[in-house]
Amino acid sequence: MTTPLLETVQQQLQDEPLWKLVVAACMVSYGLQSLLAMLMAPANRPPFYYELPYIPWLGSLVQFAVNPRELIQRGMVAHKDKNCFTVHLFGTPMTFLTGSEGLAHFFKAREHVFDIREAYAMTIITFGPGVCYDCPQSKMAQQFAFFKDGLSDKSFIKHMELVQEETLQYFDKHWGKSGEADILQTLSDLYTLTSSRCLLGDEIRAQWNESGMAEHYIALDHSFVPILFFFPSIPNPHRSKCVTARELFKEMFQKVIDKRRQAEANDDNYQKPHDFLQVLMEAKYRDGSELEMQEITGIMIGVLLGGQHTSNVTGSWLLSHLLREPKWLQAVMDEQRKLFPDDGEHAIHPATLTFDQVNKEMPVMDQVLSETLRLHPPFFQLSRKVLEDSNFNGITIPKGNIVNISPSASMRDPAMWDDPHTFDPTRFAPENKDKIKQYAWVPFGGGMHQCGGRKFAWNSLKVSLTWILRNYEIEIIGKGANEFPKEDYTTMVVAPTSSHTRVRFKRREQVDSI
Ligand code: HEM
Repeated sequence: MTTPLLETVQQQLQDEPLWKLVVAACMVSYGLQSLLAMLMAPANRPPFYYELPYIPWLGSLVQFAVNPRELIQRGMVAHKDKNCFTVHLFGTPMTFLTGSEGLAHFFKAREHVFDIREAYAMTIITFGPGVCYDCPQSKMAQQFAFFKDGLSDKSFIKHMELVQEETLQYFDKHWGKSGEADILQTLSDLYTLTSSRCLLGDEIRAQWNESGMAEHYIALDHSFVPILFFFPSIPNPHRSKCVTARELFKEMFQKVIDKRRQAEANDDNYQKPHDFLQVLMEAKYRDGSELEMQEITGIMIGVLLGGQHTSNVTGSWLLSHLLREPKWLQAVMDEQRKLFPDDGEHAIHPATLTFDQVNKEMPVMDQVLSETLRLHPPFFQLSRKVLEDSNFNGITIPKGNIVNISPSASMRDPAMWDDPHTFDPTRFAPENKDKIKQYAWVPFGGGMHQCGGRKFAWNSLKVSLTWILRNYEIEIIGKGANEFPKEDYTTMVVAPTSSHTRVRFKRREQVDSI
């Protein structure tokens, strides 16, 4: 005897093509098996966190795609006694470590236990082979160490001048006296120019547009697609475009390097430029060998991409807060007024912030930037592949997992921050700084892979954003006028939703109007 419901199901099954039924059956059986394996896992495994709908194999993908920070936060609440839990995505167990202890375990782990290279294998498409995460561990460490030389204090003094010069030129050309613009787009364009000038050098910057590098840079940029994190080897239309782009970049760098070497050999008064290209040209590995051209090219691409988007979204979030918080905008402007006392002429305009001013005389801006990065770190998740079982508080994180921490979720953890969702830069005031717990503030990561460009980013952001605020009155318009931007998780760094970043601006005439 059949019921009407059974009949309907039978009819539908008969109507479906066979392949669909096979795929569905495989997914269901895989899902049930993995669910069973997780529920029956030994007690010392990380607890499994899932929400409904839980889709076989895809796991918590729906919730992750909507808002990964909130999913991780819910997992943190559910397993706060353990500071550790696993979610499943694309059949991959993703274990999250949380709380001060969890973050310490992540950042202090040795490379042969938590490996960064396998977790970020997708970068090979953009940077090319033999660069950064596609190197043996010791070579990768040496490549990252070159950043210390390239971004020294001596270089910053020069960088500061260049950032100010580029900012002035950009706004004169693109903003002028008054108009409307999108902050996200503006800062994206600006930081490509400042980074290319400071890091790639004057010669490359001068040819950036005409040489085709700007256009090919877009292809490199677009090759960072989140799905590649899980499947770095899937066929990808960006792959061949990246090869072409890297070839052009390599050719351009080679020409500049040849010219510099020639000038150095022939001209006794030749002054070496203070850019990152020069550092890589002269760099040597511990065995005395020089970097190959494809390595120089890949590292330069990495530094450009790494720095541009992170700075862009940070600047956009910072302005999104300041332009809505009159009290803090006023505090920042008061600080600027002290640095640029009104001499009756044109004190706001000149681009003359010194290295010491930027480093020592902008504490308010430091607090605002710290708080912006607490609420809006560009990377919501940092990951490593587990190469050996790792014990954390009586839990064994098994080999083969991807282990993660989430700066976005952790920096809003009520166990670490009071009233964590509120924008309050006084958390970073000198009298409160000692209250900040270990690993509570991690927008730049921590441990051996802490961001190599953090000082460059910090200084460039302070210089360029205060320049904009000194020189323009800005008001948010459009959708953003009534609503704070949401987090856009569709790109590799978390940007404010672009529908909320439109502004109207007017050039200030005098310092009084600040
Ligand atoms: C607001 C701006 C920035 C933020 C928030 C930021 C954040 C981060 C984070 C979280 C990491 C660690 C990744 C991990 O552990 O998995 C990192 C690594 C790195 N960043 Fe940044 N970054 C910024 C700007 C820059 C800039 C401007 C540069 C270059 C000039 C740069 C170069 C690097 C490099 C080379 C690494 C790899 C370090 C290593 O693995 O040893 N970053 N960054």
